[in-house]
Amino acid sequence: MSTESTTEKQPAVILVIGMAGSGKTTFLQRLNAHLHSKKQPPYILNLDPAVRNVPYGANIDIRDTVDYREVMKQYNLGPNGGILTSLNLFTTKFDQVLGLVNKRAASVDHILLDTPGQIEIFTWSASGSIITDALASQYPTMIAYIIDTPRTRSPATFMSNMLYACSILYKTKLPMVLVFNKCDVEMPEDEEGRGGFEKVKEWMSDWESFQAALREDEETLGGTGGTGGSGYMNSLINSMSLMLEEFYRHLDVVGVSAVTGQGFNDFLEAVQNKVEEYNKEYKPELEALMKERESKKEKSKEDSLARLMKDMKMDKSGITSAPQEGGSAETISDMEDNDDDIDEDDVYNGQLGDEDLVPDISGPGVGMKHDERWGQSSGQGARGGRGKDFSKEILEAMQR
Ligand SMILES: Nc1nc2c(ncn2[C@@H]2O[C@H](COP(=O)(O)OP(=O)(O)OP(=O)(O)O)[C@@H](O)[C@H]2O)c(=O)[nH]1
Repeated sequence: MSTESTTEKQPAVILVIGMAGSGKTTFLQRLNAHLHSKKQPPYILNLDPAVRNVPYGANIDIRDTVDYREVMKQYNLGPNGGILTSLNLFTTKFDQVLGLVNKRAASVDHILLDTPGQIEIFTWSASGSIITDALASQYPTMIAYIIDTPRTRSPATFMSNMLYACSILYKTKLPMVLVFNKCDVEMPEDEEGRGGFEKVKEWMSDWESFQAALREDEETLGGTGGTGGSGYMNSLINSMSLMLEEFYRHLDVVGVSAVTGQGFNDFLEAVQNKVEEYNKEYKPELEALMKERESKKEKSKEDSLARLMKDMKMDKSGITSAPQEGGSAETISDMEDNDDDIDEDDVYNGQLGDEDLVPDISGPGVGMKHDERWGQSSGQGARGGRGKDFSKEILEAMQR
């Protein structure tokens, strides 16, 4: 996978992730409208196969490719299994999706992705990682983690949400913006007049304030969040809040309302910060990793060649000292010239004889639809060009 984009312009890729009902779809709809008003229309991908109504007009919609209900029926799955399998099937064709994105990348500033409502289906699945890595290896990519602010006003819920965000950061290692949504909702204020977003923001910067909220919660509600938590629970939350101090340092935090549109300029500023962070921190790491992988690949190629030479008792000049019985020995230069024999990428991807490995996803409930929004096929299909084929990784993940 190349770390360089096929285009010169580098749009920011924003993966919108959040708990069910946190307002991801509404946030995307508002962001889309906000960017349109700035004459910077984004490119949008919907990866939620179960969403009924997409209010923002996605350029690429998973529902055009996979019918999630049909997948559930045919594979005898429940709703979550159906969504996961649909995402897996879609990911087998993600090289084509990338081809389409690459074509449009030069003309947009933002590429937005809406993810399934069940957060773990994207964040803990093989397909989620493949999609994230594929995008992050080409474009400045970040996570916009959407939080339902009114529901995080209890210290325990706040802490759970932060731990989840932390686990996503740890897993993807991508820059992250914490988006406290629904700031239009009236929330109880403290003596200094701080309501929802201001209060939780304070908890992130002032450990003592969080401690005070915890104490108050215990006194008034008899436990964490009124859920009957014990002293042990609070002491655990205490320790975790200290640990999270380091996590908060790496984040940009904004308060928005997807309904009223407040805070969206702040969000775009945070996106700009994260693009810089990507270029400064993530990209060099990725390039170093790619370099290491390349040199390992090179080394293993040399080792194989050396073994082959040894087996055939050949020297570097390509002179065979002991031709094999019953066959004409191929010289090294013959082998090097013959690119068709073994494709380097195929060896790397373990795809020799990939005829059997590329699944036909045109099965029940599945079909790649190239409508006017998708445009023409990129010609970089799973079997077409030199694009990365994700089928094998997905097949393995599905078998597990
Ligand atoms: N007051 C208020 N309500 C909001 C806001 N954003 C979203 N909502 C409401 O929250 C509910 C859930 O919003 P969605 O956008 O469907 O949330 P989602 O995260 O996409 O939902 P799933 O994909 O089903 O998990 C809807 O009733 C929205 O109207 C906001 O900023 N303020």
